[in-house]
Amino acid sequence: MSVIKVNNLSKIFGKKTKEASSLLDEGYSKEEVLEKTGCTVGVNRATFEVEEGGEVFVIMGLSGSGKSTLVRLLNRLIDPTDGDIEVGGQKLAKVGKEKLRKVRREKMSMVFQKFGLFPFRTVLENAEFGLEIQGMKKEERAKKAKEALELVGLGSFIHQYPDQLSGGMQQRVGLARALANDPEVLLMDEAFSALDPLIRKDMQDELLDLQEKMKKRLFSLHTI
Ligand SMILES: Nc1ncnc2c1ncn2[C@@H]1O[C@H](COP(=O)(O)OP(=O)(O)OP(=O)(O)O)[C@@H](O)[C@H]1O
Repeated sequence: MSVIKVNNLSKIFGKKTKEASSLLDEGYSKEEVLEKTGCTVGVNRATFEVEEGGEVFVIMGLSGSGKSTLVRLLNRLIDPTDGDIEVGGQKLAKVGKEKLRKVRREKMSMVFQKFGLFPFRTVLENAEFGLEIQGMKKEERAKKAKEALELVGLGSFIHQYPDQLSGGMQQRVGLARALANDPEVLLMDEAFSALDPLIRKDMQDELLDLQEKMKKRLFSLHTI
């Protein structure tokens, strides 16, 4: 069974998307399409599936090839021009706002390259954030957030503030915040690329261990 199914997914930025799409089908390049229509091709007919049971799915590509656009399409931070997305059996391409919010809350979490932590919240309060907006009670969310922070090795730092932590530790808080939601799918857009290469390697290894433990479906993006 697949947890994510993407079929013929495209994102074209700009106004003349129909014209741009036809030109692409005729074999014109991204540069030519831009020149002729003023539209930028973000993703062109992507089709893939991610299996259940903890597959780590990595997308690699050159700068500007559409990795971030693809991951944003997956949780509908942006709307597709064409194609289908299915997450956990739920079709997402045309789903309404309410339903989308529910799927985002219950099925997937996202970790970005920029840590996106709140500077005036403690590590624990940062990790609780996703659960807080779900309306979970203080005690319960603190318990779940602490567990996630333990998992990423930050159990002793819960009362610190982000600026008291190293870059790698801040990124772990971001990861703990995503894990605390207990999502089916974890989306990571170059989550570790801002880190020192040595720390990055450590974080990647740790993530694989975590993955083993939790059997989550990770969907992670890297640039090379
Ligand atoms: N909001 C936007 N409006 C117009 N064009 C955009 C927008 N976002 C992305 N693009 C274009 O879509 C293409 C893919 O961009 P994207 O950010 O997905 O690339 P990437 O593979 O993640 O690159 P990098 O590795 O440099 O982060 C690029 O040509 C970019 O100019």
